[in-house]
Amino acid sequence: MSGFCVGLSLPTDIPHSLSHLVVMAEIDLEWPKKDNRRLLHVVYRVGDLERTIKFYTEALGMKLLRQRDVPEEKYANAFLGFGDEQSHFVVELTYNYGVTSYDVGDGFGHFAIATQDVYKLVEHIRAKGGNITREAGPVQGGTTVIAFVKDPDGYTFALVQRPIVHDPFCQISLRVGDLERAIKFYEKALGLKVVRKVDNPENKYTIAILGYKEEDDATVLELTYNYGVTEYSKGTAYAQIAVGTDDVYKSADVVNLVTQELGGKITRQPGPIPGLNTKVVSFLDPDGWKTVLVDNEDFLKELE
Ligand SMILES: C[C@@H](O)C(=O)SC[C@H](NC(=O)CC[C@H](N)C(=O)O)C(=O)NCC(=O)O
Repeated sequence: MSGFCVGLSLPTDIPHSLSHLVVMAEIDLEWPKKDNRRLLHVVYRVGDLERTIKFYTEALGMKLLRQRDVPEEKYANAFLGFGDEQSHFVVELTYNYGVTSYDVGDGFGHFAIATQDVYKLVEHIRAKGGNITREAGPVQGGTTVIAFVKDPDGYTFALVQRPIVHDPFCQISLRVGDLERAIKFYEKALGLKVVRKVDNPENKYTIAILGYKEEDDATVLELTYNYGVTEYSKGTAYAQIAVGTDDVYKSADVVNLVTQELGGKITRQPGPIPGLNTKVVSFLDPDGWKTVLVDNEDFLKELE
């Protein structure tokens, strides 16, 4: 059975003869899988917008797509990525006036950039003054060539070698305290599928890759479980992932039920953002990581 019926109380001024009636609203638990979903962007805070734009464009090869300043709320945003927002996953940087640094926390893992030659990209980033924290070479326990770079705010970027690259921004990695609970949550609340799962007992971790498509074809979410570690600090730097939906209200109904079963909570009820009119619903997963579902049509209008 895919639906779930919820009884709604009737208003108190309704005639007594009808008061025994209960309106049944059906919540379609399969909606997240039928919906038109895509990972849109990741939102995080930086201490100097110009410094990050310079590093991402000159060292990492991203393009500056758009910027906006919201002086009445004392913040500014910059959107960067490897292609247009209609078809690429991008970053939304937030600069809060006067705040020059943030705590990245130990729960955030990395953002990943796919490239055909990690060795070459590492040398390019080094020449641009980038901080290489793990030199290029095969991943521990595997053959894929990777490297790690830290950006000016301390966010780690993993460079991952792949023969064919569609959108170079290929993954966001977050650490979780209970992998099976997190997988269930993302499957049920967001309709994501596990496209790969790897246990690495030698290094005492398991990763699950969740996506709307295979990991070579679209940006994916990587959840990492380190054996025995059940909690992480979230810091103040990383904010959320944005995912497109055709209906924030139907999506919110499902999220609401899933949070009751698995933990997490809705932090912004579905509806338009004041002043922007884009409809969203925001929620935390059981580990406290935030996702915002954004109305697809409103999102495209925002880009016009
Ligand atoms: C690019 C990305 O998908 C990787 O493959 S990273 C591989 C590996 N990951 C982990 O070790 C995860 C557990 C770790 N304790 C954590 O919490 O991040 C990794 O980082 N390997 C390091 C290496 O040098 O190969």
